[in-house]
Amino acid sequence: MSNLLKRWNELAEIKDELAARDWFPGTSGNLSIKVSDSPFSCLVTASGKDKRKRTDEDFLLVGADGTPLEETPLKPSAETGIHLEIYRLTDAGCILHVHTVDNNVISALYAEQGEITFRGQELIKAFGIWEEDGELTVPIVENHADLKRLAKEVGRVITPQTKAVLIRNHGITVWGENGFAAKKHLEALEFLFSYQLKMAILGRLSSDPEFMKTIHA
Ligand SMILES: CSC[C@@H](O)[C@@H](O)C(=O)COP(=O)(O)O
Ligand SMILES: [Zn+2]
Repeated sequence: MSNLLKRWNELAEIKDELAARDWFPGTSGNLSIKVSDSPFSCLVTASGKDKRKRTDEDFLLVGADGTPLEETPLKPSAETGIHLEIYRLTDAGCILHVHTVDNNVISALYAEQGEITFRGQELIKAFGIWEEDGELTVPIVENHADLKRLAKEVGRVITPQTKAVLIRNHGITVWGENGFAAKKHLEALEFLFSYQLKMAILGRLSSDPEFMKTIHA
């Protein structure tokens, strides 16, 4: 099987799994996987499609400037520029972008801080953080309508530790060295977001300042 076909199947399986979690509402979301390093190429989802459906036109191959490398009527994802910026700056082999209610609410709640940090949580081990006092920070950027500006802004907040960026009231873009790692990171973060929101709601309900201290990220 060619490398291209292997990568296509890998991304198609991840897309199916994220679809089963209902993480592609209203045609939102986009995914990509690197096919080659030099010259650079990646498969990226076609724009505007219902990502829950599996078709032969789900992905197209693009080069470093986002131009399709083969004759196709398909358009690459509108957010291809964000993926390309992440591939340029990191060792990512696969990038996943989803809109969920939890990641949107977290992005709104923590937008003023510009980031959310998790500590004392078992699941940060999914990011290779094993120290007892280790912490995981996810930066939050504004949702610029100008997608070139948005891609630059995402690039600006990436550090060597960054594996995900939240876009305010939009969604999250997560990556890993391959499809397995990218999906692991995304699932772990959505777990942490869900936990954080439930604790925040309980804290508000109990109106107990001591309780609130224990959940502060
Ligand atoms: C339909 S709302 C979502 C889009 O605006 C965009 O943010 C998105 O995630 C999907 O865009 P796409 O061009 O299909 O990759
Ligand atoms: Zn989006």
